[in-house]
This record gives sequence, structure tokens and C-alpha cells, in this order.
Amino acid sequence: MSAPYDSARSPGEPQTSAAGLAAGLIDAETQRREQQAEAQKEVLFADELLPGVGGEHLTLRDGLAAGGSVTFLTLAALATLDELESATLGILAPDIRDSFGLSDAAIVFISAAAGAFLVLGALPMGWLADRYRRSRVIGAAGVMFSAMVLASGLAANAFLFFLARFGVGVAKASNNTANGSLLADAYPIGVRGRISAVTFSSARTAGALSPLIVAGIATWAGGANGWRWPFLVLGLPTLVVALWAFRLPEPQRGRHEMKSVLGDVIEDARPMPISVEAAFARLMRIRTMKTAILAFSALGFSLFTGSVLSNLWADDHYGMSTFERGVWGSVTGVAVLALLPFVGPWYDRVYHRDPARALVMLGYLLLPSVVLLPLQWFMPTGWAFMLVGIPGGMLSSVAFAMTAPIMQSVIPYRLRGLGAALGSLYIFFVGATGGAILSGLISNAYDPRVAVLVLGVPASAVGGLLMVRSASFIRNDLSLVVQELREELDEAERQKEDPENIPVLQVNNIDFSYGHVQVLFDVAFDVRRGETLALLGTNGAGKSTILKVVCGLGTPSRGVVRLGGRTITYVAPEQRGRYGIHLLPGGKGVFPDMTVRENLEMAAFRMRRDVGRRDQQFAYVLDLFPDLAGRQSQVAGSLSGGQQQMLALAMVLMHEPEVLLIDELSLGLAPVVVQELLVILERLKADGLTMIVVEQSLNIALAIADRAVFLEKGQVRFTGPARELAERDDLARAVFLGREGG
Ligand SMILES: Nc1ncnc2c1ncn2[C@@H]1O[C@H](COP(=O)(O)OP(=O)(O)OP(=O)(O)O)[C@@H](O)[C@H]1O
Repeated sequence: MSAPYDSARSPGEPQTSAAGLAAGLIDAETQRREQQAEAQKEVLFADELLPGVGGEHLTLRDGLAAGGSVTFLTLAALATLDELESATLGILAPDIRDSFGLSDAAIVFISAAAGAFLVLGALPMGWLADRYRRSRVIGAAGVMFSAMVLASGLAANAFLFFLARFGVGVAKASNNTANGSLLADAYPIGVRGRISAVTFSSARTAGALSPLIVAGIATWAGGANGWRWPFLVLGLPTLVVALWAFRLPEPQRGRHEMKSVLGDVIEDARPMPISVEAAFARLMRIRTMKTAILAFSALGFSLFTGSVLSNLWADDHYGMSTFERGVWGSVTGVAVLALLPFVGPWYDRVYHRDPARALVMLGYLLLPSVVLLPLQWFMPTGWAFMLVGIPGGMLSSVAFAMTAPIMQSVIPYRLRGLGAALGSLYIFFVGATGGAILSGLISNAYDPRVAVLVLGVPASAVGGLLMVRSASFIRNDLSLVVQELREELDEAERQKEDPENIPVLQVNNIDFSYGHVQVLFDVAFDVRRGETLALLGTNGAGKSTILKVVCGLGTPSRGVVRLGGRTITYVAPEQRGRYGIHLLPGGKGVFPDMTVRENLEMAAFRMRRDVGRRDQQFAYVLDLFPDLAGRQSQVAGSLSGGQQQMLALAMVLMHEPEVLLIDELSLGLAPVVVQELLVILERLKADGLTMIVVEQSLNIALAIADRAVFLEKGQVRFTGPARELAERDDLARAVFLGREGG
């Protein structure tokens, strides 16, 4: 790779001075930034074309009817039953400690780790939710939850108890990921706020009742083993609901977005598996999502530790009794529950008119705490302290309840499970864990009040302001959702009209960035079966980057890659390899200390179980490269540059590629070697192989390519027959200049 080349200068005016070169580079970078700023500003569609915006306002009843209320009731029941046992570890800690002969530190460790397990489970659950029938994932997670809760009650020793709690945490992670994803596809966009509010209320109520129920069952059972009974009693109902969940219908992914934007639902009968890495790379490019996650992570610093710190302060500073603090906790809990029935419908109404406004309003719900917190913590009496604390707590909690609907609207529908997992990782690991550690340290060094003032107040301010800021991105992010859906519809229609003529590879509307630097802008081209396409362009134009995007080594921030009509944008590189996309990278691509034969055997590793096919492929490759056939025992590092390039090509061919991507075929090779390589490529072409060849030399490209794509500064400037490019003086000259300059 090399720095951008100033293609505007003519061959007669070489820029020899360092200052001239620097000026050229600064110029090129300024142009790129302008291009990037322009691309990011772009809001492509009017508000009423965005998913879930405009049109008729839906009642909750109509919304639920659209997806059948069974799904909602089952998932709300699961979330609620999960919460019913949430107080077990807290309430029963002394009994469990005595029963297993543990120290205080050990039981505290098990309780704290149980929270972390929930976060650990988010990733696998999200991954499963994006790949498989969600009803099965939810059913299996429910059965696992139930079994693990029962196992907690039956555990014979502390280690088994710990393992059971690990299972409970992991299984519970399905609530945020798989359940959320299923709800989003089961019910229309217009009721997401209300659905989330009702589920949240129901789970919160169960959470509030949990201590009472757990303590009640343990007391009723009595004795040294009384602590085991709450687990045994509360584990069973989940099993019944989980078995029922297996039967829930599986709605098509993204159907409500499709209906809202396209008025129609497109079937994707054979969706490709999604890689976690690509999904995360794509998700972190959704600016609304990124900012909202950061907002809630910041807020986590005050949200998760607020209650503990307040209780400590109420006890130490105001001398409030446990009972008084209990009453206060319940009043705050009830106040949140009282507000939720209003906030769900309110969110849905505002979002329906203007999604950006919904985010601004959520940000505003978080900001009053900036004033209320300091006020609360300097109150003269305990009761005043409690009373002033209630409104801030209420507002933050209801804003938190609306995280799910926000995420569901901006995350691409194929990535909902992993998107929710990413959100959980940030919010709980950064917000909750980071908040807990810092609050603990500050609180120990000073007191809880200092911890809240130093941490809680800025966290609320940052959280609220980030939320308000996220509002400025949502139109753009939703526009991208619309654009992707429209592209899918166009493609579905094209495939229906002409099913015989689907390009083997499609690259559509691709934007790609390295960090914050965007280097591809709206790149699009097709490759037909058996065709050879040359990718040409100035240095640094983005040719190698396109190959990375096609073979999965880079995830685009926008756009689609398809293989044989199937979307592979988020498919892992090794999986793409299995589907037939292979890259021959520029530079040395062999193991220098191994012999030629060993190199080829490494490449044939995949076929180790199919000896017949392996031998056949060996024969094919050795026939193509007779020079290598005679050097099989020679160490690869001792071959000439050209022979090494041939060996690298032979190794890629051992994988039986369907689409072969070749980066810089002729780089650093003598013309005579390049000629030999061209003869081989001709033969591969005759054998029907589809190829994309990145080339600096126009002559070489013209010699092998049927069609050419010319790139400049990350944009396609020309697509057409290769010989037409040769006639385009302006572009052809840039390639030659690039060659000279590179
Ligand atoms: N890993 C990377 N991190 C950051 N920037 C990168 C990275 N790789 C490439 N770039 C930049 O991305 C732009 C496109 O690079 P790319 O290698 O795709 O261009 P190219 O057309 O293949 O050029 P060349 O023929 O010089 O290799 C260039 O500005 C380059 O500096």
C-alpha cells in the first residue's frame, strides 16, 4: 500500500521538492475529508419513508393482534419468572454460606460473579438468535435456566452451586438478545415502546416481589436446608413456559421494517451465517447505536450503584433503619412502575412522528438528575433525602426501559441478537462493573456522597447529553436501513425476472473506513460467471480494500456483497472460503522453510479426508505449473520471485476457488515471468474460473480482463469493457502515472 498519489499533475511537471509533495498530500487528504463529510451528512429519505415513522398510529391491542398475543405473553412470562428468583442469592446468602461452610468473601464472590455470567451469556445467545429459529433458542435457554435453578437448589457443594449459577446467568442472557429479537419481528414498530414498557414493568414487579417470595418459601420450608426450596419451587414454572416457547411461531426477520418501508415482505430462504466479528464491526458504525450505548454505559456508573450508595448513606448519615430504607426502596420501585404505563405509549407516539425527537426526549429524562442528585445528597433529613431521590431514580429507570426499542430500530434486522449482546457488554461491563469498582474506591477513600457527586452527577450529564446527541444521527442511520431494504427488494425482483442471469459476485453501495478514515465511497460492480474483471486505479484508490471487503477481511459500513445472489456481507472469511471466494494477496504468499510439495499439501489440508479429490487437484495444479512439478522437493524460500508467485497461485488453486481474487499479480516480477503467469491465467479463464485482478499495469489488465473497473479516491470512475478504458485517455494516463509513481 502506498500514500495517495497526486494524479492531477501532468507528467511534464514532476513534484520534486518535499514541500510540493507534502502540499499534494495535504490537498488529497483535504479532498478526502470533504468527500467523507459529504457522505456522512447524506440523509437520503424523507421522514415518512423511514421505518415506523408516519402512517396510522397503532393501538397496543392492534399491534399485539398483528403478531398474535401468545408470543408476547410467553416472553413476558419468561422474563417475569426469571426475575422471581433474582433475590435468591442476596436473601439466602447467609444460609448458603453456612450450609457449604464458606467465608463471607466466597459467597460475595459467587453473587458478584453471577451478575457477570449474564453478560458472558449475551454473546453466545445473541449469536444463536441471529442464526437459528429464535423460538428454539428461547425454549432451550428457558429449559437450561430452569434446570440450572433446580441444580442450584440441589447442589451438593459450593463448586457445583457456582456452576449452576453460571448456567443460570448464561441462560438468562436470552432475555435481552433472543427474546428482544423475536419481539421486534413479531410485532409492528409502532408498539415497540409499549411492549418494552409492559415487559419491563412485569419483570420489575417480579423483581420487587422476589425477596418476599424467596424469604417466604425458605421460612416455610425451614431447617438447615430450607434455602434449597426457593430454587426448587421457582425453577419449575419456567420449565413449563419454556417448553411452550418451543412452539412459538418464527416470524420472518425484518418483516416489519420491510412492510413499513417497502409495503411488502421479501423472503430470504437461505440466509448465510453471520460472523461475530463482522457484525460488531458493522454495529459500531451505526452512530445512533454507538452513541446510545455510550450514553447508557455512562449512565450505568450511577444507575447500578445508586441504590447501594444511597442505602449506605441513609444508614450512616441519617441513621435510617432497615425497615425505613425498605419502605423507601419499595416506594421508588412503585413510582417507576407507575410511570412506565405512560412512557411506553409516549415513546411510541413521539417516535412515530419524529424518531430524533424521541431520542432527545429520552436524553432530557436523564438530565434532571444532574441537579437532583446534588440536591438530594445535601438534604437535612433522611426523609427529605429519600423524597428528593425518587424523581431522578424514576426518570432514569424509565429511560433505561426504552433502550430496547431504540436499539431495535437502528440495528440491521439480521444483527439484532448480536446488537443487543454488544449493548449488554458495554452497559454492564463498562457501566455496571466500572461504576461499581470506581464507586467502591471513592466511597472507601471518602464517603458515598463524594462517590455520587464525583461519579453519578457527571455520569448523568454525559449520559443525557450523549443521548441527545444520538438524535442527530438517527435519520441518517434509518435512511441506511431504508436504502438496504430497497436494494434488497430491487435485487429480489431482478432475480425473479431473470433467475438464470444472477452475477456470481455483486458489490453494491459499499462504503468502507479504516477507523475514522473513509476510503471507499459507494462502490458498486458485478462480476459474471467465468468473467475476468480488472480493478485498476491510482495508488491508494482502494483496490486492495475492495478485495478485502469481498473476501471478508473487512466489513463495510454500508452496502452489500453477494455471492451467487446470496448476501454474504457479514459472513466470516473462512466461511466465504468454503463457498469458493479465495484471495491471492500481493507479496510473498508461501511458507519459505517448507518444500514446494509441503506447501501444496498445506493448501490441500481441507481435502485430507477425500484422497481421490485431493490427488485429482494435485494433478490439475502440477499440470498447470510444470516448472513446480519438477521442483517439489525444493525449499520454497529458494525459488525465484516468479516461481514463488506461481506456487502461491497453485496453493490458492488447491482450494478449488469459484471466484479468485488476485492482488497485484505482476508486482515486482520481470516481464517474462508476467507473460508466463498470463498464460496460466488464460488457461484458468478457459476452464471457467471467475477472477478479479487488481493491476497497476493497464497493458496487463487489457491482456486478460473482459471488463475493467477504474477507481479513483475510493470512487468508481469507470465500469465497462477493458478496451474502452484504454480509449479513455484521462483515466488510462492516471494508471500509467500511478505505475511510474508507485
Ligand atoms: N490497514 C490500513 N489502515 C489504514 N489505512 C489503510 C490501511 N490499508 C490501506 N489504507 C489506506 O486506504 C486507502 C486505500 O488503500 P488500498 O491499499 O486499498 O489502495 P490500493 O488502490 O490497493 O493502492 P495500492 O495500489 O497503492 O496498494 C489508502 O489511502 C491507504 O493508505
